Amino acid sequence: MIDIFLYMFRSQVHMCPSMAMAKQNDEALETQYQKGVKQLYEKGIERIPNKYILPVQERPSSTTQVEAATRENIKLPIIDFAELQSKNRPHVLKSLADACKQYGAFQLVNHGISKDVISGMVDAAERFFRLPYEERSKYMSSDMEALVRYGTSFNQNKDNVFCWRDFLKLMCKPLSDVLPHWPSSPTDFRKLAATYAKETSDLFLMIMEAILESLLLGTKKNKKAEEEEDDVVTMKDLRDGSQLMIVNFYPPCPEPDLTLGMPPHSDYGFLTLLLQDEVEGLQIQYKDKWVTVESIPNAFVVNVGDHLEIFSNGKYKSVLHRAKVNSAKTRISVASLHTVPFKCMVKPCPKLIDEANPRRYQDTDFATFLQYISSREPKNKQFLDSRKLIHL
Ligand SMILES: O=C(O)CCC(=O)C(=O)O
Ligand SMILES: [Fe+2]
Repeated sequence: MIDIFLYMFRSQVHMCPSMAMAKQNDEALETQYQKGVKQLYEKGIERIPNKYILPVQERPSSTTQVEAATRENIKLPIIDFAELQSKNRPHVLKSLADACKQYGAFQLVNHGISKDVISGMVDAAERFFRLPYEERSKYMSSDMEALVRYGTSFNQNKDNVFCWRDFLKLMCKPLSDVLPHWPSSPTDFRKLAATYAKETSDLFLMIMEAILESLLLGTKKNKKAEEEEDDVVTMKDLRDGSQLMIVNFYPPCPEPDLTLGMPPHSDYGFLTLLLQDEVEGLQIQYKDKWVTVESIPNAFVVNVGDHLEIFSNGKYKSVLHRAKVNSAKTRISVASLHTVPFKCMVKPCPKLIDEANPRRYQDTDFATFLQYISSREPKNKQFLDSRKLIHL
């Protein structure tokens, strides 16, 4: 009897036309959002849906510090890579160390990657995002470890508020194994993106040599093998390491002050080589203020990631950064995240631990990071904070 009552009650609820319609509407909207922001933009919307509106205190416009920082004209240090290879190396290493300590980031110029390789990558990315949704969505996956993953927001299965970006993530190593999984359209995408991935990987290794040297670890060629053991992370680990390329696509947004292209976060790896097109949007946090990073043609913004902060035992700091959007122009960025092999443990370097500098972080592997970000919305530097042994 009770069962019959329950059944009738439920069917009534079910059949209430306004509720059923509201539910259908919600589902239709949710499906829309899952398709990404390019779709929304192309519909010609004039207001952004609630799904994308950040709480007031998290909106980019709420921080009056931005204006203050802009007025003070704070700029990221510029490192000239060619100078690093000259007799000026000791001097440039000092600037590199200062940049990693104070900002957790720097602009890298004269790095030797040709303009053609860079523009080839941006152009291929642009043409990929111009493909019909059906073609792009072939690469959609909720598997965080997928070799290729197309998607929207940060974590579209978990985010309460969505951010205004679509993305394509490509695992890059070993290149010959992953390449057949990369998008086959546009037809030259694989070739252009693979050249770019290979060249950024080589550049990453050269910057890391300098960074290890700047941390006073001495990576000179005549170094003894047993000394390398001591460094915990060796150049070999880095050479055999992992590389993830993220192509970010931020279409114009009708209400850019209410949302973000990417919320504040730090990158997980050792270093990120970030390429932004001529449209600015990247901001880093510097002394509690958001500072816009100038877009220098063909330069890389090199970000210190969490793994380097752990390895350096806190000497170098991973940089908190976010991406703003604008109402006028599409912006594309390509982030190349580099670290040791995913199975490898990242630990503070023993040479950087002593009485004055006790060990500050727990050993960390990539699986722990993935578990962490799959189970919650990543915010600020929360993951790294969860690995800290000493809170300063
Ligand atoms: O688009 C940008 O400038 C930032 C991208 C970024 O932070 C990332 O992909 O991790
Ligand atoms: Fe990032």
